[in-house]
Amino acid sequence: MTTEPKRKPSRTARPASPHETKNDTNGQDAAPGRLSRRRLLTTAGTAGAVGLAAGAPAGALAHSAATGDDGPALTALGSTAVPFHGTHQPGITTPAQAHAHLAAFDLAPGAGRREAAALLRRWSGLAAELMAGGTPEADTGVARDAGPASLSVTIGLGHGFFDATGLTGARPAALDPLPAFSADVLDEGRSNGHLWLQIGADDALVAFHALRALHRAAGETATLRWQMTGFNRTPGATARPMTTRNLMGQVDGTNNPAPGDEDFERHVFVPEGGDPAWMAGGSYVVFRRIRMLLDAWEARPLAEQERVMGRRKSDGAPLTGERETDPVDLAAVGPDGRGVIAANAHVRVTAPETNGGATMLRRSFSYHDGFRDDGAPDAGLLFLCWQADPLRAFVPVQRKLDRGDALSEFVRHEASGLFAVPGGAREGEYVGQALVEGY
Ligand SMILES: C=CC1=C(C)c2cc3[nH]c(cc4nc(cc5[nH]c(cc1n2)c(C)c5CCC(=O)O)C(CCC(=O)O)=C4C)c(C)c3C=C
Ligand SMILES: [Fe+2]
Repeated sequence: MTTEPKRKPSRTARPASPHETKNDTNGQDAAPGRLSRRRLLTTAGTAGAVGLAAGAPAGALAHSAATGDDGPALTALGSTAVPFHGTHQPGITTPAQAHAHLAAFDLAPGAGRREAAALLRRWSGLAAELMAGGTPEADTGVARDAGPASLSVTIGLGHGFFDATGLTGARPAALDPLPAFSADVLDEGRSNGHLWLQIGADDALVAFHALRALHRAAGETATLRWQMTGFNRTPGATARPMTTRNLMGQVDGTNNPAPGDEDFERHVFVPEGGDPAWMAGGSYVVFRRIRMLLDAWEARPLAEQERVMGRRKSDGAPLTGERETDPVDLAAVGPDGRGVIAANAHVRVTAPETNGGATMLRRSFSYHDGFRDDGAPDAGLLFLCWQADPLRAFVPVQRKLDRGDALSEFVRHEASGLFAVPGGAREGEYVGQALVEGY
């Protein structure tokens, strides 16, 4: 492996520029002197959200974001940094980036609580450094010249982590294995795991660089169990910030709860004083690798595709409304006396109103892993949803989808995972410290 000395300053932590924007504060106030701005919970990127929306060409932003002292300024896209430290971990309310890696690890035989604690400390330190645009020791140089590009690293703990570290008594009931669903065709080798990483960045090299550095830092303590690569729309690809589309062509993410909504924190995060105490500020993520049967889907007429979802494909508007953000009217009846939104339409089956208020924050990535032996694309959704309690959110909704969702005919759930994502680390601390040192 090629290594090179620590280098400055293009990927070295640097003072904030007044032009620099942060798109997510993880529950902390933005640093003084920085522009605090909450980007939409879509893949609308920095250039799209600021430069284009303000009528300025993206290039103008590139020059205004002066940061380095040894070369041309970084663009706003490259210079955007997400804070690692905060009440919550990054990568939950952070707008979904254009590139992502998900990776699960198992603790090596003989690695226990002490080794796990050291690994969580190493990963946290590395994540904080990389997210600030710094360059770790013995760096590979892959992200050289790039800024942090909204890099976020999120660390989760799976069911097996607790037995392996002798912390079985601290395992939350919410981490009990998900029930089996009748349509599941799960590959255990690509499911679950003791430890989980979600890495997102608006630059593919920055994302890979972080994955490689974190993998190397696992050392002898943990071995890679599975890894998947995902993507979303690139910031600035659309004329204005828009909700992203999935590989079926649907506008996906419209009816997500948003930070600032009345019950957002309650639905997504474990409260201070919640159970267990070490999960305060944390969340539970459900991961499903869902392959899309694109040949079958694309062969269906537009009207049928829209019936399956209950929304228009062109702009994501509900079949009962005009605009994407119009509320879905589940009671509306058409001239034929039937519900305008079909009984098995995906938006009806999943709506909080039809699930006793069950609410989750969806933050997924598309994937494409080449083509299968039958010639069909191996492509779909790395579905990720965040909630304070999966037994009250993902599980009941997925049970209902499993019983009768018009979309089921076109998708296959092939891998699964459930991870406890502890609250964010404070400066000088590391993710999961309250568990591995405090319990
Ligand atoms: C168990 C939870 C869910 C799974 C699994 C799931 C899979 C899945 N969804 C889409 C595409 C869309 N989903 C949309 C809405 C939507 N989906 C869920 C939950 C799951 N989806 C919820 C809770 C909602 C919101 C319901 C509401 O409040 O209206 C939409 C509509 C636009 C939007 O609101 O995001 C799309 C499109 C795919 C393709 C898929 C599996 C591959
Ligand atoms: Fe959905």
